[in-house]
Amino acid sequence: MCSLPAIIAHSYRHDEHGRPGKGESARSETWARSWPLSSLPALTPDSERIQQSAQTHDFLRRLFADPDLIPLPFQSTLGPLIAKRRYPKIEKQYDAIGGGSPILKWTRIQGKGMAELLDELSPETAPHKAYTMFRYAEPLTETCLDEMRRDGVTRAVAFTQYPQYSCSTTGSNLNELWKQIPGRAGLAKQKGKEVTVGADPVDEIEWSVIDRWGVHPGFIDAVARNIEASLASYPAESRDGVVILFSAHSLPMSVVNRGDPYPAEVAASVSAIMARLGNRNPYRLVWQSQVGPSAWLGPQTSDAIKGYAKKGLNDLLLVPVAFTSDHIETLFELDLEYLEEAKELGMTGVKRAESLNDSPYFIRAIADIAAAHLKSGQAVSPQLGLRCPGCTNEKCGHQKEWLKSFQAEIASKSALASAQ
Ligand SMILES: C=CC1=C(C)c2cc3[nH]c(cc4nc(cc5[nH]c(cc1n2)c(C)c5CCC(=O)O)C(CCC(=O)O)=C4C)c(C)c3C=C
Ligand code: FES
Ligand SMILES: [Fe+2]
Repeated sequence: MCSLPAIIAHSYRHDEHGRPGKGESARSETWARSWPLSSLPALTPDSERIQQSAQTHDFLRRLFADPDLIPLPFQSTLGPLIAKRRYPKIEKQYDAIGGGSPILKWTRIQGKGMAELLDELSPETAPHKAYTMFRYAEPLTETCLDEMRRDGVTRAVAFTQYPQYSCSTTGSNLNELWKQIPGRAGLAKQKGKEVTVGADPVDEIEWSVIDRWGVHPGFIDAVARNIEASLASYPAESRDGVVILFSAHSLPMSVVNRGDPYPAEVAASVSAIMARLGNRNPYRLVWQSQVGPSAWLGPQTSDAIKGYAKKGLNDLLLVPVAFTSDHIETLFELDLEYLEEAKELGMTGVKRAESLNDSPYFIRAIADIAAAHLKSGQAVSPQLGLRCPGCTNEKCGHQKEWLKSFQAEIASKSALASAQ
C-alpha cells in the first residue's frame, strides 16, 4: 500500500434535535469495518505481489494526473507516461522497505487513538470516528465519502495530517474534497450540469478544516522527544556537538515563488523544536525528495550530508520534520540511501530520529488540536482563506469559498453548545 497522507475527517452525528448523538455506540464496530486490508481474504505471496504492484502503479498514475501537484502540458497523456516510466524504480524502493508504504497503518493507528482521546476531551461532541482520506491511493476521497455517507455523518472536520500547509499537499486534498461533493454550486454550474443540492446526504455534511498545526506545542514536544531519544545514543561528551539536520520534502521553486506558505511553516516548526530542546545543538533545515529536472528548494539533504562529510563532521542526526509517520521518504530515502551514503563517506555518527508513528505524545497532540478546533467555532483559519499571490488555479478559489460558507453555521452551533 502506498499513499500520500491526506485528511482525517472527524465526525459525529446529531440526534433529531440537532444535538450531538450521545448514544451512538458503534465506534469500535465501525472502526473495524474501516480496516479494509484486515478483512481481505488471505493472499498468496504472488497475488499479494500483483496487488502491490498494481497499487504502486495506480498511485503514481493518480499523482502525475494531479495538476494541483504537478501541472504538466498535455497532462492526460504525459502524466500516465511519466508514471509508467517511473514505476519500476519506485516499485523497487517499496520492495526494499517491505513491499509497500506503512502510511495507511500508521494513519489509522493515529486516527483511532485520537478519536478515543477526543471522546474524553470533548464529550459534548462525542462519539468521534476517524476516517482516512488519501489523495492518490485507497481510501481515496470518494471511498471515504462513501463510508461517511453510509454512516450518515452530518458534521466533519477535515484534519490534514501534513503539519505544515502546502497548496501541493493539503491544498490539493481540499480541492479534491470540494470537487467530490456533488451539490457544490460552483462546479455544477461550470460543467453545465443540473445538480440538486441536498439530493445526496454528503451535501448535508457541515465541514470545518484544521489546515496547519506545525507549531502546536504538543507536536513540537513529540518531535523533540524523539530527537532527545536519539541524542541520548551519542556519548555524553559529544552530544551537544551533534548537528541536527531537519529534513523536509522539497518543493519546486515555481511553487515556492508562487507564494506557497510551506517553506516558512517548516522553518517555524524547526525554530520551535530547537527552542523546546534548549537550542543546545547546531542545526540546519534541508530538503529531500525532489523529482524531475526543474529547480527545487535546497539545499538537498544528500548534498548537505556530503558537504558536512567534506568539512570533517562525523555526527549528524537526521530528523523528518514534515512527515508524521514512516514511508518511502524516511524508510528508503533517509535510511537506505542517505545513511548508507554517509557510511561510504566514512561518517560513523549519522543517525535518524524515529518518526512519530504511534508516539503517545503525538496522538495526544492531535487529539488536543482537534478538541480545541471543535470548541473554537471556526470553520476555516484566516490563513486558509487567503490564496497565494501567484495562484492561477480557480479550484483554490472555489474550495476556499465553499469552506468559508460553513462559518456562520459552525460558529452559531458552537456558541449554542458553550451556552448550554
Ligand atoms: C510535506 C510533504 C510533501 C510535500 C510538500 C510534497 C510535495 C511534492 N511531491 C511531489 C512528487 C512526489 N511525491 C511523492 C511521494 C510522496 N510525497 C510525500 C509528501 C510530500 N510531497 C510523501 C509522504 C510521499 C510518499 C508516500 C508514501 O510512501 O506512502 C512521489 C512518488 C514517489 C516518487 O516517484 O518519487 C512523487 C512523484 C511533488 C511534485 C511535490 C510538490 C509540488
Ligand atoms: S496555489 Fe496556493 S492558493 Fe492556489
Ligand atoms: Fe511528494
